[in-house]
Amino acid sequence: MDEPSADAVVETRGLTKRYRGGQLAVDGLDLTVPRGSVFGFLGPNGSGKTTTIRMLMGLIEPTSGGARLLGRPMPRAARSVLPRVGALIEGPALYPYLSGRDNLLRYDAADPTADPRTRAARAAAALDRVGLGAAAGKKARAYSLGMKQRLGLAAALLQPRELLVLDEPTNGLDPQGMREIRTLVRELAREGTTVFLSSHLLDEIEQVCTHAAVMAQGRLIAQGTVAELAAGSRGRLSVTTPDPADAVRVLKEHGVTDLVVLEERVTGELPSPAPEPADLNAALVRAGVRVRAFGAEGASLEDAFVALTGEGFDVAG
Ligand SMILES: Nc1ncnc2c1ncn2[C@@H]1O[C@H](COP(=O)(O)OP(=O)(O)OP(=O)(O)O)[C@@H](O)[C@H]1O
Repeated sequence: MDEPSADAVVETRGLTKRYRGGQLAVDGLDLTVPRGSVFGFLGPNGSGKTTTIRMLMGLIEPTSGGARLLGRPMPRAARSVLPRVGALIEGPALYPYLSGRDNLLRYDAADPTADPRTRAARAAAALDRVGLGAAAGKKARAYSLGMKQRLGLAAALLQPRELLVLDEPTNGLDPQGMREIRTLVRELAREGTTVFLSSHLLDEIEQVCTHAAVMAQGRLIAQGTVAELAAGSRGRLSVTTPDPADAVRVLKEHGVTDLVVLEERVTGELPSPAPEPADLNAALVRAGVRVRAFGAEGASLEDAFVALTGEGFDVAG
């Protein structure tokens, strides 16, 4: 690998995984996750997200290429790096007959660096953190899916972490559970933890992430700040007017393309960079176009994704 970037918490170069059956799950991935970001790893089911995360965490070996976690090569540096990384991958492994608290105490006891004298306090603080304080004495098998997921998060949060890796953390959760996880992720980010989370839900990434990477069929299609990614696609404009022919002429002069007239409604694609909507509206009025309604919609991550992959996205889950 080239020299690692100082500010990258996760960095991969040409990271590739071909499973024994021949399936190319991850194909030449160059990923850079900046320190302090909430990084969304976005892609439809089967696009290679879990395989990538398993390589990052040193759980499986890449076929070729490499990955650095906190600046150190994986899986070689796993022993020194992993204690600084919390992870929740493919649902937490829990003892169903133990209470949530006892599950956490077991996790903590498995960590040779954890001081046994402060174990109970650590477990209690982690349970509070994820909102399971009141349910701490309940057996894990009686937990809902969302509670189990939060218990897994609590286990990842027993120690302060520089990086948190969450694989589809809101999978199977109800809207309330999703909101709670999002709030927690934002809080952790505010405290300085870099959060890397995979999701197939665009709106989730848009709500919580500062940066994102888009995967499709094992390949990285785009990465950058969420704002940059959304700006890569163009917004749409809609004008309602009894003078559609004049409106089309004026809008064309201002770089609007893909103009469609449907009776009194004119729609089109804004140029990039987009002009100030108020200026466009003023230009229409100046040209004598009677504007009844005017709307400009900014580009969203969903537009960008559709533009990038040419396919729709499972937005609702
Ligand atoms: N152990 C394995 N052996 C063979 N093929 C696998 C294995 N694990 C995953 N794959 C295949 O590799 C591809 C990528 O799978 P992966 O689980 O990494 O995708 P994903 O984006 O995480 O999807 P999901 O959200 O469904 O987990 C898929 O085609 C999958 O069928």
